[in-house]
Amino acid sequence: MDITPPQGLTAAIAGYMSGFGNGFETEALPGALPIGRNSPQRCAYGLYAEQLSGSPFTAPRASNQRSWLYRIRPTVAHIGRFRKHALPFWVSAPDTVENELPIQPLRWDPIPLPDHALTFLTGMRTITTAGDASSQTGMAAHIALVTESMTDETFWNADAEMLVAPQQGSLRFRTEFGVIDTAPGEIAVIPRGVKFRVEVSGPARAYVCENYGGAFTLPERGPIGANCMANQRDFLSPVASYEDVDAPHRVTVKWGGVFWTTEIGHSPLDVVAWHGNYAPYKYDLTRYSPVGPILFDHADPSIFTCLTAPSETPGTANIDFVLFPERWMVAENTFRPPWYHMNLMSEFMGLIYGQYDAKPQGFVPGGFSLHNCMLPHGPDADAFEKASTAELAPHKLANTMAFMFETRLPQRVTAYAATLPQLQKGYLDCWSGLRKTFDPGRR
Ligand SMILES: O=C(O)Cc1cc(O)ccc1O
Ligand SMILES: [Fe+2]
Repeated sequence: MDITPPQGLTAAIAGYMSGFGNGFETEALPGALPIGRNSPQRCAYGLYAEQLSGSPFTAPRASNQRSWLYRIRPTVAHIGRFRKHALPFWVSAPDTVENELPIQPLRWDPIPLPDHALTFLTGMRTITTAGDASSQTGMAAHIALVTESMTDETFWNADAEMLVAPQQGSLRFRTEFGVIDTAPGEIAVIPRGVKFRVEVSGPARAYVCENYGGAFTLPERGPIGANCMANQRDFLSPVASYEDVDAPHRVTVKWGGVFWTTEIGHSPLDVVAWHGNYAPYKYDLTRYSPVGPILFDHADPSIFTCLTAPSETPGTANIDFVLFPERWMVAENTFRPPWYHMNLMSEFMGLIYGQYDAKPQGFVPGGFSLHNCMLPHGPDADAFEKASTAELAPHKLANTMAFMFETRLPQRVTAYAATLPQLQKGYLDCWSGLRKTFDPGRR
């Protein structure tokens, strides 16, 4: 990917700072950050100071999020007269369009990347929604089909934080805070309200989770201790880099499920320096250090929580982002794949690469499945047969990365997803080979 900045842009685009939720400080010009204060009477270089708050001012210290941005123009100068803008395939909760899909476990093949031009905005395809964007609860799961870069255009999402997991092709996020490059196996998280544009150097497909609630954070580790799972130092936030570009530019905002667009005369990605703990970040999913059963049984998948977005109820996440990375299976006298189950939480699953042990066939990279609130699921007949008869030597599930967006709220399937030709009509059949093996005469 070419990283030469166009004329008029700064060269400082390569760097990241490590840590999760740190109070970061970064400046693209020396002395652009005021020292020891946020709001000097006059900022260096004629910049404007602006605070971006991701939490209420009064949130407890541990969840209080804000950053100070030192920019060429304040955001009030980056807006004009907004007009409504149609992006009909990007749906928000509550989704009021009825569809007749029966309740049952659902699975889809990958949606092919089209030949025609789609940007990160026009290519967003909503699969499920849950909760209500306006009451800041719930989420949406999307597939982004991207064949073209956003050019001379910027977007911000007032409804949600966005977690983006490229599955095919790379995505570059040019944000107010700096540049984030992501490839399959990595994620980017763009906080609510942060302006950005997505660029591609070839066709790309990504899983996207919109989090309408409080921000993703790291789960508690409890008795696991201070290390393993997702480690703080592996999260990377970008160093400041800015565009000083006075040219026609489109700004689109998603607000209350509605898109609004305006034209302005300059790029809003004009932040020369920033400090604070509210910033986009990336994470390489292969850095996740899984912890699991080392003698017997199959632990609950919560041991694989990479990030969690808590709700007001303790232990009841608005969203858990759960990984199934490569790992050794060593448990003795154990049915090693996931057990059969029904669950309060609703599970949207995707596969970035490799094979998932409960569904060796039919669940393919780029595909996705939905096991909704209190609907039964578990290993397919084939996986059951193999796992119940396999010799239990240590075995590595290698080169695989599945994940789950798991929410406390039931997920509604959009009309678009319900009518996709990729919806597998025969998904339920994957369990039809489970024979009755009960025999009261045999133990
Ligand atoms: O349904 C799934 O495949 C996800 C899952 C995995 C697991 O190891 C235990 C429970 C669970 O929901
Ligand atoms: Fe499950």
